Amino acid sequence: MPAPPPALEISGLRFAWPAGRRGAGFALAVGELAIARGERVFLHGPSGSGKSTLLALICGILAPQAGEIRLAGAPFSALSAARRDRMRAERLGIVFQMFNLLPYASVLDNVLLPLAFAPERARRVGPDRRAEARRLLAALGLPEAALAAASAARLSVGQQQRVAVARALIGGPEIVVADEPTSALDAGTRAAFMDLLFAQVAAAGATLLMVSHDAGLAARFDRSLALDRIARTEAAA
Ligand SMILES: Nc1ncnc2c1ncn2[C@@H]1O[C@H](COP(=O)(O)OP(=O)(O)OP(=O)(O)O)[C@@H](O)[C@H]1O
Repeated sequence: MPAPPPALEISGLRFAWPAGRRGAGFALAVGELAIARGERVFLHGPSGSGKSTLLALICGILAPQAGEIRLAGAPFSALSAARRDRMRAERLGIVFQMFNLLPYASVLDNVLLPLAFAPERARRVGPDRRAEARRLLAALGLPEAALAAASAARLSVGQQQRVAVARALIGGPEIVVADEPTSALDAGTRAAFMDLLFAQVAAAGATLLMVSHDAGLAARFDRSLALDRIARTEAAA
């Protein structure tokens, strides 16, 4: 039997932000990059080097101007925006830098949100979605009392981080992409949070791609990628 395709493949990728309000323009090019199924990859680089831009391309939030991104061998970046949205919802769990929780929705509704857009993930969870959301939140160390908060906006930053990770993991997406998920945690909490994140990613059999400025975390990953080693970037387009 042929080996299964990598979780993520990039080839000949090019993207440029035009010059404008955000600066003089910025171009990013990635020749070849493959991330294996179940691999845990740490992506790092200085501020402004293009990490968030690359993650947005990998998540299909931005479309490349040239080249291709495939998820488990399937074309992704070449799809229409609507089909990319559907594939992202099914296959990717995303933890954004600012968490992007719905501030007025309850904790459980925030965790359950991706299932509304991802029928296969919803099917994997089964009929008792709220029980699965509670199980994940408990596994990620969210105190039971926090579930009673009227809205996600009432939670501490560390608690919001846990809700964001539970939302990314629910229904077992194939790839979890996390942009600086530990930036708001102190050193002690950070180590415990990473233990929980790794345990839950492993339990889901997911691939993890995480961006962080904290070089001390790199040793915990299977592979560490410096953005300037995998990509060519230019300040001006
Ligand atoms: N919406 C945008 N419009 C125009 N330029 C942008 C936009 N977003 C990012 N850029 C530019 O792209 C470059 C890379 O930014 P990006 O946010 O990807 O870097 P980063 O490595 O994630 O930085 P940080 O570590 O500070 O989050 C910067 O020069 C930035 O100004």
